Amino acid sequence: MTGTELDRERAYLAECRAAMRRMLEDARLNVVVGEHVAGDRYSAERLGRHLKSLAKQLGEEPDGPAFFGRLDFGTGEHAGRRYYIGRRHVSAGTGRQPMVIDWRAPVSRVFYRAGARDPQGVTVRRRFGWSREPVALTGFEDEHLGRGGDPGATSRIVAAEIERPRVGPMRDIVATIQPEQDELVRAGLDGSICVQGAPGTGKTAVGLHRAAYLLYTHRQRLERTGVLILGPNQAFLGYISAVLPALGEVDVEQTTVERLLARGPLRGADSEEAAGVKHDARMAAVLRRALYGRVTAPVEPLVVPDGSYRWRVYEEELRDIVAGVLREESPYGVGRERALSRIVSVLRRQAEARGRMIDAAWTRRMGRAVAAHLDAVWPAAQPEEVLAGLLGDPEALAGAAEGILTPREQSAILWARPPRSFRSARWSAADAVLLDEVAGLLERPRGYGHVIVDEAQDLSPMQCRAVARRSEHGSVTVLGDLAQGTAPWAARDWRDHLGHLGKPDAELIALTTGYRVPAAVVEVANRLLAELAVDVPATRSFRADGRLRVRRAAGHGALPAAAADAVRDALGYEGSIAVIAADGALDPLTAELRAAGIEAAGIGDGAAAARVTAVPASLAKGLEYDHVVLVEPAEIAGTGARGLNRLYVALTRAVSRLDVLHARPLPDWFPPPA
Ligand SMILES: Nc1ncnc2c1ncn2[C@@H]1O[C@H](COP(=O)(O)OP(=O)(O)OP(=O)(O)O)[C@@H](O)[C@H]1O
Repeated sequence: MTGTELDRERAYLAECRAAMRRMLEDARLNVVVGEHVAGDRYSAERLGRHLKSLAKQLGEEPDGPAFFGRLDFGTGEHAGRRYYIGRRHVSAGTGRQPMVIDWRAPVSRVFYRAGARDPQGVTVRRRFGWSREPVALTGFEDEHLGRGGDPGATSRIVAAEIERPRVGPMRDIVATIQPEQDELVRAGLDGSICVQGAPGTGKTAVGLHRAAYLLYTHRQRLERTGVLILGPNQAFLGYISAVLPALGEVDVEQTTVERLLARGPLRGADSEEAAGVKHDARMAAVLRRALYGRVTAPVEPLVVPDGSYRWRVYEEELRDIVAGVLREESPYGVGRERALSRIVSVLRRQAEARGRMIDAAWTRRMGRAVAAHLDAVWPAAQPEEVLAGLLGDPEALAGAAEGILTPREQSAILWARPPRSFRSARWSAADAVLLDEVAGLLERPRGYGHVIVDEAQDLSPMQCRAVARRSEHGSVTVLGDLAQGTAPWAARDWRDHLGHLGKPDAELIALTTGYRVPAAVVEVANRLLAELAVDVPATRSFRADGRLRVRRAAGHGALPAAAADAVRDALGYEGSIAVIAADGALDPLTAELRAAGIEAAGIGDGAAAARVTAVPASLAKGLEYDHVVLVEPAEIAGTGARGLNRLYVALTRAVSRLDVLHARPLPDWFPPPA
């Protein structure tokens, strides 16, 4: 690499930074002007928010890595052009080619997809190397795609980025998105996709970058309808929370299914059996029957006195109206309103025929009279009252669940002691899902333009339906791994699961190249995968580096000391460290580590800043640490029906080094220690 060429790139960087400062000044000025000129309060707020967020992003970044790539085109539509690609568009002023092009722009696709076999008009693809603290341009690497190049070669800059030690929360991967990932990131908004991705293949990264891409490409549509990201728990959301803001996107809702459905405090608990029944898709039919079972055929005429008149609608006509509305299959609450307004229309026609003056007050009065009559035929309902009426009453449940749930299943979900009123019911997490189902039968919930569901394999069929209700008119990106399913109801087949998610025809794509877990660890994980009875392809590691070490402790009592030793050793390297153990074993283990002078933060308490984190196996999903000390695999494998899947998750969290410590014998599939 010539010094002069690097100097030239540094000079260009200086120009980019100056341009960014100009953009920043303009944005700041526009914030001031925007606050004065916008026509109404709503536009003023929107404009102000947009400009402020732009000013903030630019203000935080004028000295950041302005670009990570460069494309020199020799042929095709862009022949003779040179483009720099970065996280954000850098403008050179009106009417001039941008100094840096946003990674999401159409031409940037070539940066990710061009290869020696298909150069797409590119003669040279340049990747830039940056140091982080301080941020400085340290070098570059060229691929001469136009001359054929070496199709199998891996860029050193890409390899270094993928292998770098992990510290703190998740970071964006814009500079090194791989072609198979880029295809998913840029898939169209109108179709839904499902990514079956082995551990560390970048599913989460793909989902987050896809959100940023879709917002850039379909800004207007998605600003109106919204993008929602669903993750498995708060620890995971905390871990991924910085990625989208770093990509300039701050308006994406990121939450868990539990939070999305929350209607009030959850103070109840279910037996495993009861939760299993409540999360089963058949509950949807039970709830529908319970709710619509309230609608009865009118048996009395409606008679409404009106001054010297009496309007009358006979039961046959009322029955026809109710039956007609039921056939339309609109939500229950909408149906009631429709029946009401149709009956009022009948009254109006009678009144008009008699020359009665009709005004708004008359219509309201008739509406009240019809509503009172309708209460017996199509009663108003609320979710809590409907569900309590079912779980607290064996006869009502038997009526609604007849032929759907077995008597045993019915008794599993019946309340042993029903509360006095539905208002004092102690709802469980599974009840929240049922309440949402009833709420969805009453009224359609707010929908989103696009929903991204991470760790989707763990959603129950009823949770999937809750997501489906919110994406009925939008599309979804479903991310998951059947092998990492640890919930009792975890999916075993994507097609079934996609059916519950309301997108049975979503395109199913498998990712198999792992960018987290080193080859030595992937080999063990693949052996375990063969035991898991799921139909998913094995992982291939991108990384030849990394280390797997297996140590046998002299009995259970010796495990904490062995763990302390392993952590001390790990502290000698750069990066984050996790001690992962079975949930029940973690607290005593952490206490013993502390006694040995090693402080391990809990997963929720500001763990991002700590070097060592104690992670219960049940919460390890989606997270990664540079060095993992995995304590007693047999104990993790022994925790319930999905213990082996939980172990598979725990085994695949390490970026560079995995220490497996055991006192109990290792399972047969575990390779003997080297
Ligand atoms: N193209 C890439 N360039 C650099 N790093 C990458 C790339 N793809 C993935 N990674 C990194 O690999 C790690 C794993 O990615 P991610 O967590 O998205 O995988 P995942 O498929 O969701 O894993 P899991 O199923 O185990 O949760 C992350 O640190 C991510 O930043």
